[in-house]
Amino acid sequence: MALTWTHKDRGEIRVHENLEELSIDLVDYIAEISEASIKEHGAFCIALSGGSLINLMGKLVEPPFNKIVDWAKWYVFWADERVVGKNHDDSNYKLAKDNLLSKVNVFPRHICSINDTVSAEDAATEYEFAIRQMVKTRTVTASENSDCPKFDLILLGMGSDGHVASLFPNHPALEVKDDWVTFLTDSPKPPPERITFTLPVINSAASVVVVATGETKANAVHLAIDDLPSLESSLSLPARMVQPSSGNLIWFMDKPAGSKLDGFKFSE
Ligand SMILES: O=C(O)[C@H](O)[C@@H](O)[C@H](O)[C@H](O)COP(=O)(O)O
Repeated sequence: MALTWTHKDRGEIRVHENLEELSIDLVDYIAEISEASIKEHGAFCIALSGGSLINLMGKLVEPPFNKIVDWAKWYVFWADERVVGKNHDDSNYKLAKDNLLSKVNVFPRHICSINDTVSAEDAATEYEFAIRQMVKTRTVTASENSDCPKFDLILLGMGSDGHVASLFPNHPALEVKDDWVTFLTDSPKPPPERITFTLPVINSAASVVVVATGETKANAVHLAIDDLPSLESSLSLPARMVQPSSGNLIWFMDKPAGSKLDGFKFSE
C-alpha cells in the first residue's frame, strides 16, 4: 500500500512498496486524467519523457486499461526528445512507440514527434511551431495564466542530478522563458543533442507527474521536495523548479527513491 501525503508547497507524494504497485497507480492516474480531460475538452494531450517512465506505463496496454481508455482522443507529445533518427535506440519516440503506442489505438496523426532530419535548433523551432498550431486549433488548451500551452498531463522522469525532461542543473536552458521548446547540444546525459519543453510550459500544465525510482534518486528527491536551508534551496535543481502555477503536481516513487524524504523517514 502506498504511503501518500501532501506537502504544503511541493504537491502530492506517493511512496509505493514496489514498482508493480507504482505502475498500477500510475496508469490508474493517467486513465483518470485522460477521462477527465476528454470530458472537459474532447481530447487528452499528454507529453511523455524518456527513460524508465515508459516501462512503468506498460500496464496501459493490458486489460482493463487498454479497453477503458479512449485512445482515439489522445494526442501524444514529448516533453523532451533526443535529436536522433526516430528509429534510433536513443529516440524517446521509438521507446514510446515500441512499448506503448504500437500496442494501442492512438491515431498516428495524433502523435506529434520531432522532425528528426534537421538540427537540434531547427527541430526545437519546428516542434514549437507544431504545438502552436495545435493551440490555435484548440486541440491543445491555452493556459489561462501564461502564454503557454496547457497540456493535460506532462509525465517527467528525474535523473539522480535532479534533471527533468532535458533540463539539467545549471544549464542555460533553465533560463529560457519566452520559448515553449528549446534545444541543447551539450546534454550531460548522452546523447548530447536534445530538444526540451521549457520550465514555463511544464509549469503551465494541468497536471505534472514526476516519477523517480531507485536509491540513486533518493538525494535528488529529498532536494526536490523537502523544506531545505536557504543554501540548499538555492541549488539549481530542475526538479525543484517544477512548480505548476495552477496545475496538480504528483510525485510517484518507490521506497528506495523516497528513503531520504523527511515525511517518509518519520513514518517508518
Ligand atoms: O530523455 C531523457 O533522458 C529523459 O526524458 C530523462 O529526463 C529521463 O526521464 C530521466 O533521465 C530519468 O530517466 P530514468 O528514469 O531512466 O532514470
